Amino acid sequence: MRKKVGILGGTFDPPHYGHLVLAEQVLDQTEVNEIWFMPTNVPPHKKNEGMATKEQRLKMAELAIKDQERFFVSDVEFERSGPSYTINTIAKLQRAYPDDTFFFIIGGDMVNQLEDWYKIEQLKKLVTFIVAERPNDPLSHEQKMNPAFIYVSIPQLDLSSSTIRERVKLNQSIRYLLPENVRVFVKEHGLYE
Ligand SMILES: Nc1ncnc2c1ncn2[C@@H]1O[C@H](COP(=O)(O)OP(=O)(O)OP(=O)(O)O)[C@@H](O)[C@H]1O
Ligand SMILES: O=C(O)c1ccc[n+]([C@@H]2O[C@H](COP(=O)([O-])O)[C@@H](O)[C@H]2O)c1
Repeated sequence: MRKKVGILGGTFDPPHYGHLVLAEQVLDQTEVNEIWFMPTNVPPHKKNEGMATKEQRLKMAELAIKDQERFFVSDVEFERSGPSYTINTIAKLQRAYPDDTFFFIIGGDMVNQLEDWYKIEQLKKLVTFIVAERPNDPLSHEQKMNPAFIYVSIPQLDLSSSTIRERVKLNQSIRYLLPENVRVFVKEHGLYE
């Protein structure tokens, strides 16, 4: 069967309900029939201090998705060292799965940085971006209506991995901000303390 796959690339340090709600709404509102959560090896535009290991981020992504049969985790970016540029990942996936169509899902913060991505004009020709707002990163009317994007309207959850890491560091509760099995993993491995 030809699949329509939405790729949700991220650092997932840790994954939280903002990621899961975004992925679920893409399934609900678009023609995409599977979501692949794709942890970055080295995030291109982030400082990597205080990060969980890539194996821990992969494991947490696997734990987070386990109740939705149309969610999968891909470790394809782990096979390449250096920054995980999306254009290389998409080109690789298209070679490996020539019958499938790929979409790349991004939240508002990424939409507003998109013009700085590596080889962005070439990437826009390879893949359609599915875009959504985040509470601190709303999209303009022009961005929502842009025919080059597919816009999905999602419940706005003011949640981020960095605020979760910060809460752990301050010894504040993170329960109900992320799946319980991920919370337990964070605690058992002493992450972000
Ligand atoms: N609450 C949210 N609502 C909508 N999209 C989100 C939300 N959180 C993350 N995303 C999107 O998910 C993708 C992966 O995000 P990422 O793993 O970097 O999480 P993050 O919460 O932004 O992390 P950090 O706080 O460390 O920057 C990005 O495209 C991001 O815009
Ligand atoms: O290719 C790029 O230049 C590029 C720049 C910034 C981010 N990305 C991708 O966007 C996704 C979300 O990034 P991040 O930093 O929020 O984890 C992740 O898959 C990154 O590899 C890609």
